[in-house]
Amino acid sequence: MAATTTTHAPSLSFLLSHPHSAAPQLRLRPSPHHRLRCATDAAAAPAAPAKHRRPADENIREEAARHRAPSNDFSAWYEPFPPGPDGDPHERYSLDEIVYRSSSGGLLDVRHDMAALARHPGSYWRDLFDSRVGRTTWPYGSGVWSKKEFVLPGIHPDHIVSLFEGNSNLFWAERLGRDHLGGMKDLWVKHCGISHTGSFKDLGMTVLVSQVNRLRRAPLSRPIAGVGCASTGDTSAALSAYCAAAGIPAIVFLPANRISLEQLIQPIANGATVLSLDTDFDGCMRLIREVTAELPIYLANSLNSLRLEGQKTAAIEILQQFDWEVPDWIIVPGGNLGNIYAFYKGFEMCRALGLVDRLPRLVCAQAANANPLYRYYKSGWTQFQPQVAEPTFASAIQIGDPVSVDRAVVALKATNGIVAEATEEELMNAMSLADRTGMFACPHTGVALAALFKLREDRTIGPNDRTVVVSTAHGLKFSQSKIDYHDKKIEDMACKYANPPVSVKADFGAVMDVLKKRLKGKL
Ligand SMILES: Cc1ncc(COP(=O)(O)O)c(C=O)c1O
Ligand SMILES: N[C@@H](CCOP(=O)(O)O)C(=O)O
Repeated sequence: MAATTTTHAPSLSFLLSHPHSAAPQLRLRPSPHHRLRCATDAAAAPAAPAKHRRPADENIREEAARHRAPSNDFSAWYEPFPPGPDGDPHERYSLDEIVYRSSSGGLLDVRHDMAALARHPGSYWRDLFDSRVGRTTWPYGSGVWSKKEFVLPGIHPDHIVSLFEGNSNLFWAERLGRDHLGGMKDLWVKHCGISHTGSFKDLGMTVLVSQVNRLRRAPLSRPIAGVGCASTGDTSAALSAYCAAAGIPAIVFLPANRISLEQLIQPIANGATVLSLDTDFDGCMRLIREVTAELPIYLANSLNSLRLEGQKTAAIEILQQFDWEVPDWIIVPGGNLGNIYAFYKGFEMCRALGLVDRLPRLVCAQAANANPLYRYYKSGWTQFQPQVAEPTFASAIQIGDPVSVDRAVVALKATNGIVAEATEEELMNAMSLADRTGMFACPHTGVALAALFKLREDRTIGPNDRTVVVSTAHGLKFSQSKIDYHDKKIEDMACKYANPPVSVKADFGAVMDVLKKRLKGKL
């Protein structure tokens, strides 16, 4: 007897509010270290009774202090960007100064004493960094601080504010590459968003907040009342979490109604002062710069070059995960454009110090609705025109006047780089297709993936090129865009990979009918 079935697709929003459909708990997983080589041979260790290696009343900071290595002679400082070949000896600032701009109003860059670092061969640095992976030894268990000598060599470990960030999954995108990108064998996704606050911003924020912690504490005792940023949702989340961990006030300026609910709740939960402003990100950025010039509030946006020192470790980590072999391509979604430069800095530092022998080619991917860099690139780098960025599902990169545009140009020119763009439909389809192969990508990662599809199609990227797509945030932060897509609720978008749930009567026959139809030819 044929059972009556209901096979229409109900709205996802309906299912979420239905009394019988329990809303799933959103939980971010801690980042696994699984592909990184670990110096310890834990797997081979015999099962032994748990034994503390430190006295029970000692924590890992105190333990590290007991074992403290003699201080090194490495150092870093601020210089105007772009630096001259040997730096400009006339303008140099200590990292303990509070300064964001050069005397001419330009950007600053953190510069390391490369001659001191070069006293060791590349193999020394590779072995040192490899030996620290996956440990809890303070502060080296962090993927950022495991490279401390390349980041902030002078900071005392007691001042470091770390949530054991970094060491993120380098995911082999086997099915996406093989089935959807013309048989790509060596396609990887660096999951920087599977992190403490769900985005790559943690990498830079641990560095910035640690330095603020140092400045506020004796003997420097700087009167910094708090740390502030403008944000499209991820910088604010990271700043709030690290400040909360350190007990430092955080102030965040957010463009009202332009960030996701999941992003908004993060600083609120972490106790930050949250100002929701009736403007876009660029407007928030202008305001925070004015406010930090007036009040003793330290600026946490990537205009502050300290952030990039942490973010660059993602590049070093990629090299490490490939056993110090350089990939051919790195694709990074770009908004305020600090991160593309941070990747370049990480790769270039490893090249200059002999850890590797070349640079990968960088691709910066922008949403077509917020594409000032793409337009600049298309003009042959002749004319940069800031714009009023249009709304995009990749809301964290809805930025029309990027602070680090000059840094991005340096990174792209030095790596024979490319700038690509993706329409809303392209980025949502790319994200959804990646999800179908086992990921749960965010729309910004969708922008980078859409760029990859285009570069494969025009054969710029070959099937055997080792390619890394940088995933910048956790997809769970942007679930509303996925709900709208799978609900087919997006105007003028076919949503070709939509997979709406099927509402079925709770009846064996009805369920069987649906399954037979769905699995036709496979049963
Ligand atoms: C999730 C996400 N992806 C990409 C970006 C772009 O990074 P950047 O501003 O450094 O270009 C941002 C922030 O701007 C972001 O929050
Ligand atoms: N996507 C960013 C925008 C601000 O970028 P920043 O790197 O300059 O802080 C955010 O999440 O706020």
